[in-house]
Amino acid sequence: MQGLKDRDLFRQAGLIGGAWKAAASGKAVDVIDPATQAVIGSVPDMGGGETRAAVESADAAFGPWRKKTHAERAALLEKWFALMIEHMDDLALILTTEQGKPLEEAKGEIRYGASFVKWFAEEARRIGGSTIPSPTPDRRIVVLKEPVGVCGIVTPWNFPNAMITRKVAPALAAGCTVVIKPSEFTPYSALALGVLAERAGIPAGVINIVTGMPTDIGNEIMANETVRKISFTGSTRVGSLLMRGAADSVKRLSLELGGNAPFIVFDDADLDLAVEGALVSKFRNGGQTCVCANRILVQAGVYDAFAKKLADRVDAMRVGPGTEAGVSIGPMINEPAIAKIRAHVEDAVAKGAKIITRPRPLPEGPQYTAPIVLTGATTGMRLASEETFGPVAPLFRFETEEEAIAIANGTPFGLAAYFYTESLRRAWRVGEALEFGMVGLNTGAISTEVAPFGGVKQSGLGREGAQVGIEEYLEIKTFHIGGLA
Ligand SMILES: NC(=O)c1ccc[n+]([C@@H]2O[C@H](COP(=O)([O-])OP(=O)(O)OC[C@H]3O[C@@H](n4cnc5c(N)ncnc54)[C@H](O)[C@@H]3O)[C@@H](O)[C@H]2O)c1
Ligand SMILES: O=C[C@H](O)CS(=O)(=O)O
Repeated sequence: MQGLKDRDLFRQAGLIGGAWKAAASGKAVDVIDPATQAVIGSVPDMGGGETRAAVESADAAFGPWRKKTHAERAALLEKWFALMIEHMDDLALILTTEQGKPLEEAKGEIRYGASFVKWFAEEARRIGGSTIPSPTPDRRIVVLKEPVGVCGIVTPWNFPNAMITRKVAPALAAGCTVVIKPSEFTPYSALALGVLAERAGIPAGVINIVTGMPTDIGNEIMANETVRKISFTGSTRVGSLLMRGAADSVKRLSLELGGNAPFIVFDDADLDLAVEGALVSKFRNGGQTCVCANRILVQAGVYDAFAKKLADRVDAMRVGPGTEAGVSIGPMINEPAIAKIRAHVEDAVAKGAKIITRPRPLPEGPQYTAPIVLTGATTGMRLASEETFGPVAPLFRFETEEEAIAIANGTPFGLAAYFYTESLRRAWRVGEALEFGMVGLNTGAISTEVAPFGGVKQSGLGREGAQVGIEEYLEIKTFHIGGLA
C-alpha cells in the first residue's frame, strides 16, 4: 500500500497462534479500494479448517492468559493502545484505502477505537465480585467473576477498526482469548491491529484473525463447542443467523445490529443546533453508520426553515476520494450499496418526495453518490422502513408530539434516536417514550467509550463500552463455602 510510513502494518495473511498464514487451499480474496476500484491486495480465503486451528490456538492461550494478573493484562493493553496512537496516520490510511471514509474521519475512528483499549485496560483492574450474607451460620457465599473463554468476534466493514477494539479490548481485559473474523471488504485494518498486538507483547494465540469469505468461517465459529461466546456487529439478518447457529451449543451472544434512527426536530428546537446535529448524525461515514439518522421528522412549524438550512449545508459538502483534503463524503463501500441508495431515492421520488439539494457533478467512479436532502418523505416509502446506509436525508413532516413518537417507534429496530427541543417537560416525556437503546437529546453525537452502546428490539442484545461492556465477557460463579461453624 502506497504512502505508509511503516509498511509492515500492511499484512496479507491471517494470524493463527502467533503465525502469519496463507489459506490451506491457497485461495485468496481480493480487497478493493472503493475510491478507484483498484485491487489493493488480497487476503487468504480461509475456511473451517483454519478457523478450527484458530480456535485451538485461542483455547491453548486461554489458560495462561486468564492466569495473568489484571494489572499484567492491563499493562499489555496500555502498550497496544500506545502503539495505535503512535501509528494513527498509517492505521487511518489503511482504513480509508479499504473502506473509503475521509482520512480525518478515519483518524477519528482510530482514536475512538483506541479509546476502548485504554478504557478496558483501566476496567481490567476493577473486575470485582461480591459476598452475600449466608442463610446459615456455617456458610459463606462469594460471587466470583471469571472470563467466559474463547470468543468469536465477527465485525462489519463500516468501522473496521473500532468495531474490533470495542469487543476485543473488554474480552482481553476480562481474560478471554479471541478469534476475529473481520469483514471480507476491510480485513487490513484488523490485520494491522494484529501486528500492533504482537508488538505490544500480547502473547501468541490470544488474538487470532481468520480472513476470507464468511460462510465456512461463520459455520465453524457457530458449531465449535470451544467457542463460548459470539460477539457480532453487523446486519440483523446475519445476527439472527448467528443466534440460531449458536443455539445448539448454547453460546453467549452479544449482537450489535442494524438501526433505523429517527431524528425529531420539534417546533421549539434550537434550529441551528438541530442542523449541526443532523449533519453529524446523518452524514458520518457517508451515512454508512448504524446510528445514522435514517428518518428526519420535522414539526410543521419549522419544516421549511429546517429544510432550507440543512440543504444549504449539504450543498457545501464535497464528495471525493477519502484521501483528498476537504472531502466530507467518500465513496460508498460497493456497488450494491449504491444500488440500494438509488432504489430508495427513486422509490421516494416516485411516491412524491422532492430532492431540494442542488445537482452536482460527481468524481469519476461508480461508487460515488451525492449527499441529498429530500422533502415530502412519508412512511410508505422504502427509506422509512429500511436502513438506506447512504448520504440521503429524508424529511418527514409531523404535526403533534404523539404523531412523532408513533412514527419514531414504528419500526422493529431500536438502536438510536435523537430529538431536539428546548422544553424540559417534553425532553423527559419524549426521552422516556422512545423505544431505543440510545437517545440523544439536542445532540447528534452519542458514540463514546464511556457510555453503554447497544440497541433493543431487532437492533440487538447486550451493551458495549462503559463499565457494563466488560460484563459481556465475564461469567458469574457462585462459590458456596460450608462447614465453617
Ligand atoms: N449496532 C451496531 O453497533 C452496528 C455497528 C456497525 C454496523 N452495524 C450494522 O451492520 C450492517 C452493515 O455491516 P455489514 O454489511 O458488514 O453487515 P453484515 O451482516 O453483512 O456483515 C457483518 C459481518 O458478518 C459476516 N458474515 C456475513 N455472513 C456471515 C455468516 N453466514 N456467518 C458468519 N459471519 C457472516 C461478514 O463477513 C462481516 O464480517 C448495517 O446493518 C449496520 O447497521 C451495526
Ligand atoms: O456503525 C455503527 C457504529 O457503532 C459506529 S459508532 O460506534 O457509532 O462510531
